[in-house]
Amino acid sequence: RREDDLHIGGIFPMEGEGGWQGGQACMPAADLALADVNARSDLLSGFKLLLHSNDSKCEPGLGASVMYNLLYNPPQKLLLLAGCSTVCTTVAEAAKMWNLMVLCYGASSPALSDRARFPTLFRTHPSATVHNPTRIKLMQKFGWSRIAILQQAEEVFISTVEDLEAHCKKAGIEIVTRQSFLSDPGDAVRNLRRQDARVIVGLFYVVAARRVLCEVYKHRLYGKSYVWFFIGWYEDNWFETNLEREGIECTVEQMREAAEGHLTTEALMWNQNANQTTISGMTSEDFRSRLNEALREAGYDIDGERFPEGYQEAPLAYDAVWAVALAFNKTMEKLAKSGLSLKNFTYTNKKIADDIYEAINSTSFLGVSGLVAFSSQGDRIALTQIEQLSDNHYVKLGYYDTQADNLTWLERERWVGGKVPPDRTVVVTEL
Ligand SMILES: CC1(C)CO[C@@H](CC(=O)O)CN1
Repeated sequence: RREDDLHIGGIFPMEGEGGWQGGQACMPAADLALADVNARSDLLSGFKLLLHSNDSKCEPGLGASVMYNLLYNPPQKLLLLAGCSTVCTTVAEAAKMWNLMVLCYGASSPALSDRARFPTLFRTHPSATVHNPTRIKLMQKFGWSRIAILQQAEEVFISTVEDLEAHCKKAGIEIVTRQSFLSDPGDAVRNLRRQDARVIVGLFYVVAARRVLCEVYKHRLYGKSYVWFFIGWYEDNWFETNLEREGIECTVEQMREAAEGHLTTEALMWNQNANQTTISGMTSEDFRSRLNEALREAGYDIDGERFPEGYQEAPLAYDAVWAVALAFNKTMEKLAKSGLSLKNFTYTNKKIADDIYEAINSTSFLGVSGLVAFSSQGDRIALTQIEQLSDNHYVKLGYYDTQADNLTWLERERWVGGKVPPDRTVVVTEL
């Protein structure tokens, strides 16, 4: 082990059953970034960054034991990378006891935006609440001030809805009803009809989304008088697949009919300007080619569209390693002024931990996932993308920059009834 090595721990969800096994693409992406930052002579002045990776299976308990192994076995680690909201929650809550920063590349839970519980957490993956200002912006654009919410009873959606309700209150948008369900959305959808809901924000995982859509078809809660907001990170043909396996009673045609015209919001994870050179010298498309090559070598049939889980989030893991390298570089320069280096860091050295915190907190660079910068809560500041399902394929409608309150609109939206659906029953009185 060379004296001038800097060590970080990496906790990746690889081979688990439940949750998000996004380490499959994110670990190769992190390895690419390690090779790139270590090849730069202008970074970390002769030190080499080494990543010690372990599988968490997206299970918090296993994540905790992997973390203890990383911390109680030499060499000493300077920082931890982690994915999955559940694992990040456990690791980030504990890491402060070792004065370790935690950089999460795959955690969307709004509960993580809490400096009291997670004083050393940063994430290149945006919080699920990043969708909410975009949803409000669209409601204002189309004149919808009366909406309904349908959510699955999962922590990430419960806290996202709380944030959405706060945004609606501020914007003067009335929530006529908020329906939630555990796994069967039947009653909840029936209640939406009873309350004459017209503009509905849906928050659930993709398996629940298929159940919702079939209920929507059965209760005829779709077509020219309705607008649905779905989450945009489901796979593109989510409403047509797995129907038999998941016991969905609707046919593909019925699902397509119910899905026609719905809107989606999602955080942008790949820099949109495909030919913009980023800090690594690559464009996001160059990165895609290199990542695909690395995944082919790992045995994935990329050309057969057999992508590993976490492919969408891979730029977040690549940029997380760059954020670490740049922050360590900044800290090394500061420490050198007092004759110290990161080799002086120990798990009880709060002073150097504060220097590393400061360096990460002031991050700002163009990565393959776009501009990498963090809020005071350590949240990724990200752009969102709006799409609409038109004839069974998603059409980009625009992008929203929340920080600048700037909506880029492409004027491509189409409404089943030829005009924007109203948010309530319109009573036409004969004059
Ligand atoms: C967009 C998604 C799929 C949201 O969940 C993240 C995983 C998690 O929050 O546990 C990964 N990225």
